[in-house]
Amino acid sequence: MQTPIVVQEVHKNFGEVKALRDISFTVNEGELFGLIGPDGAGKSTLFRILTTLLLADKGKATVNGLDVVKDYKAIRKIVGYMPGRFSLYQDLTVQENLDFFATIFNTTVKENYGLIEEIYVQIAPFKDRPAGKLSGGMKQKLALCCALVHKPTVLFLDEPTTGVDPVSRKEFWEMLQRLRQKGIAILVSTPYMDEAILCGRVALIQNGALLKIDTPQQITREFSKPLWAVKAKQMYRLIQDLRSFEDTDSCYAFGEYLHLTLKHGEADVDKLRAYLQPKGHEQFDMVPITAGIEDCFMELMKSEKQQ
Ligand SMILES: Nc1ncnc2c1ncn2[C@@H]1O[C@H](COP(=O)(O)OP(=O)(O)OP(=O)(O)O)[C@@H](O)[C@H]1O
Repeated sequence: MQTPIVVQEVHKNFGEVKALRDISFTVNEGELFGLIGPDGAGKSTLFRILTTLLLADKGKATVNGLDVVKDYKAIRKIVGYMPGRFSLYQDLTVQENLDFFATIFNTTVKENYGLIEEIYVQIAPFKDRPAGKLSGGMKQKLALCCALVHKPTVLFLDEPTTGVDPVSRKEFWEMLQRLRQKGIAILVSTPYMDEAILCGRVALIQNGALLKIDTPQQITREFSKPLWAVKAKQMYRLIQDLRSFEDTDSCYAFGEYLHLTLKHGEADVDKLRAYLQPKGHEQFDMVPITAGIEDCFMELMKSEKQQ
């Protein structure tokens, strides 16, 4: 069995923009691999290269052992691709979209029903509705169905949950876990860091470069600094004060708290309290916490920027 996805030293420039710089990684059979990064990081460019829609400037990539340049026709038959936008025909009904995607792959919905059944039953009540009139979550399920209708062995999902409600996002990730268990290799991109922990391994991408590839558990284990969650009644004033403190290393807003690291860790806590005391913050609270994946990514991005 060939490794489903192999990417070796891939580079891509658009004029002055270095969209991808020296990208290398592999995705194994039955692996759910996440590509996590902000807008403009290079995620879609990489998807377009791997799905044979765009040529890299340098480097090599294979899908199931097939070369993305030489074997593009064969690759297109074995992969499922859900691009971030425009993957559905908005004027066609749900059923017509499915039949269309099945027909271009010379198959039928019935022939591969086993793979899509779980998703199909959820969209079946709307089968006569134009795709353009579906909710975001339903559109996403239909797009996944369309990407699976020819029974691909490798699935490329480019930001499938962007703009989708939290319940549909959760259901979608549960579906991906079940597809993975069926042996399908899945490369999925997302700008949402909370989705990173749902992947077997993740690659963090920023400005066209990979900052880290590992399991989410290992990434969080490697966070070495003491971290605190801090809050007060006036959060905006608090963040300004904390960022102005000379020994603050990082201070980011995370939900209802600020996450704080200090240059000398625990040794700076008394100095920080003395600095904040005259500022009179009401309902001040500061508790040590364990880093989550988002903290690790913020830290990696910060180190990359400083280099
Ligand atoms: N066809 C193109 N021509 C010129 N620049 C491009 C082109 N496609 C992408 N870029 C640039 O390459 C960089 C990477 O873009 P890409 O779309 O791959 O990022 P992304 O991580 O998918 O983010 P987004 O979610 O915003 O699409 C960006 O700076 C983008 O502006």
